[in-house]
Amino acid sequence: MIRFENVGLRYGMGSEVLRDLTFNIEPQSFQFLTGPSGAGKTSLMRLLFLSMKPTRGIVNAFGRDTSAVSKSELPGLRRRIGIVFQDFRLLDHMTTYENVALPLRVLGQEESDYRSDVIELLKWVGLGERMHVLPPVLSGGEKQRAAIARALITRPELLLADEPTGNVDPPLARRLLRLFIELNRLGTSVVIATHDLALMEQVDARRMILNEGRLSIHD
Ligand SMILES: Nc1ncnc2c1ncn2[C@@H]1O[C@H](COP(=O)(O)OP(=O)(O)OP(=O)(O)O)[C@@H](O)[C@H]1O
Repeated sequence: MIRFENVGLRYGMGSEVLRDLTFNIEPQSFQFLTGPSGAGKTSLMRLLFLSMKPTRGIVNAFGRDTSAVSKSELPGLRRRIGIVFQDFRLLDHMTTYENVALPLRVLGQEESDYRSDVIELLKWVGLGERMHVLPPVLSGGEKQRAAIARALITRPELLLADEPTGNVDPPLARRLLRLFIELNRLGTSVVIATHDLALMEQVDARRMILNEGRLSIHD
């Protein structure tokens, strides 16, 4: 589904922050991306989300070499990927419901067509009672779940989550993990970037470990 071949990344004139990355993200797979602070996890997530291009090597997404994809085709590929950012990036002046519905509105869909899907998804992440409130009154864990719902509303084939349990207590972290596992069972590939060893120990999943920009994979 996503293939990296000898990918390297540098910012400006600096040294490479990612080096010689070669790996596949398979359909319906589940993996953790981990490594010490500064190892390059967020940079690798940006490359996976196709929001940056590598400085060398090939990133192939859904069968397309992304270096050959035109600017107008890129949004179509990125729509197949959902992302949950570390800082949520919810819009504070819109309700939880409106935040989650936003990607569909942007696609030009009518509210009458998506309303029940948004409500169902909000219930699935446990926010059925909170859909009409604004993000500033949500707890950290509720914001996290709203961000997850917004990433999922377009039914992406791949979900990327950057430190999804960074701001929540251990019971909620386990609940979020169950949500990701359930999503994966339903067919979505999942990549979770995390420092949280306790979280990773709960699942027998592939670990992609970054260290000083180099990747080792433990299946
Ligand atoms: N926009 C940028 N411009 C220049 N250097 C950057 C930029 N973003 C990241 N870097 C550098 O790239 C390296 C990897 O950073 P990155 O944020 O990818 O690591 P990380 O593993 O996600 O770290 P953390 O776990 O602390 O979030 C670091 O040396 C960082 O300073």
